[in-house]
Amino acid sequence: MSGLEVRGLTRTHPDGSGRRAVITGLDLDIASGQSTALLGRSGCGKTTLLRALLLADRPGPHDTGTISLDGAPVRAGSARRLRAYRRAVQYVPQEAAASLDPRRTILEQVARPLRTLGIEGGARAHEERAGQLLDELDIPRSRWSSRPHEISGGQAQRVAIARALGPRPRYLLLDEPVSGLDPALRRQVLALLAALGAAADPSADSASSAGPASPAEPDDDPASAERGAVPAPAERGAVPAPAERGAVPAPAEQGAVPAPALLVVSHDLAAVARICHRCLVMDQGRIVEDAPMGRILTSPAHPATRALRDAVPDLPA
Ligand SMILES: Nc1ncnc2c1ncn2[C@@H]1O[C@H](COP(=O)(O)OP(=O)(O)OP(=O)(O)O)[C@@H](O)[C@H]1O
Repeated sequence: MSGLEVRGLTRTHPDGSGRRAVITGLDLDIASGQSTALLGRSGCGKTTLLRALLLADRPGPHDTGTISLDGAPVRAGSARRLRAYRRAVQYVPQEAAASLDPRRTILEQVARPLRTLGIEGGARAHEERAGQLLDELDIPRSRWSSRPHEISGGQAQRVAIARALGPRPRYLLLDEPVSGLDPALRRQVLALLAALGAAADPSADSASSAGPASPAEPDDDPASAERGAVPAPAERGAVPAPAERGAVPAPAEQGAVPAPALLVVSHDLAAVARICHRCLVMDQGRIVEDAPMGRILTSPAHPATRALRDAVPDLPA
């Protein structure tokens, strides 16, 4: 089976003198090219699931389950296999700015992981690619030699996205990509992710153009509209347009920004409705609903989904 596959995942965390199950027997399939939202209220286990998908934590004695990529189980054991997995599955953490290395320049933040992940090409090729990505994500060249504390929060978010896109991953996992951003930056990052999602998922209409989420993203702030008007990569040809993707350009022939499948963790249905075509809802460590975004917006089935939907008052019935 191709794609990312989770079977029987159980994860526990320390709780008092024992351990508490936070994820219990979870199954999940994410095909290449699918943009998927993972929603759920605080504490339901979303970050724990993302960390499991990233092999970020050593499983505890009671933790079970397998994660496979294209049918091959992945384990943290071998450094070579782990690197190969990390090239395929990349991550943008919730505190993107804090995840940047304070000692390194913006260009190095993006170029260096290409070396550590064993991406082909030397330092010069890696810097070229990093520069291409920073250009695509609208980081001014005058900032490339800056340190993270010298750029804005929105720029840091885009640098973290550039860093994750560097190895041309097949999957991009994002943890709350717009929480804490001001409305203008939120629009900008959402436009970028919507373009990536549309490029990765050419069979589906752009969720951002579907309309339902628009009322929750008011365009009433001229400054916001102006800053949000940073052209998304798809509009500039960096991400292959959906129709062009049928021609299956080899990754090296694509623009600087490839089109990975997105898995976007959020509390915020209005935000992910603009980006994702499939929606998973988690509650108490389980996936309680898995449906197309349109159905989640119009006829949520599970009480946890209804609560998330009702929290966005301006969505049309
Ligand atoms: N390292 C840890 N040690 C102990 N308990 C933890 C740890 N990490 C998370 N938990 C607990 O596990 C549960 C799930 O946490 P998790 O961060 O996965 O939830 P979440 O859905 O991502 O929440 P949020 O939306 O608030 O980020 C919570 O009850 C949390 O307190």
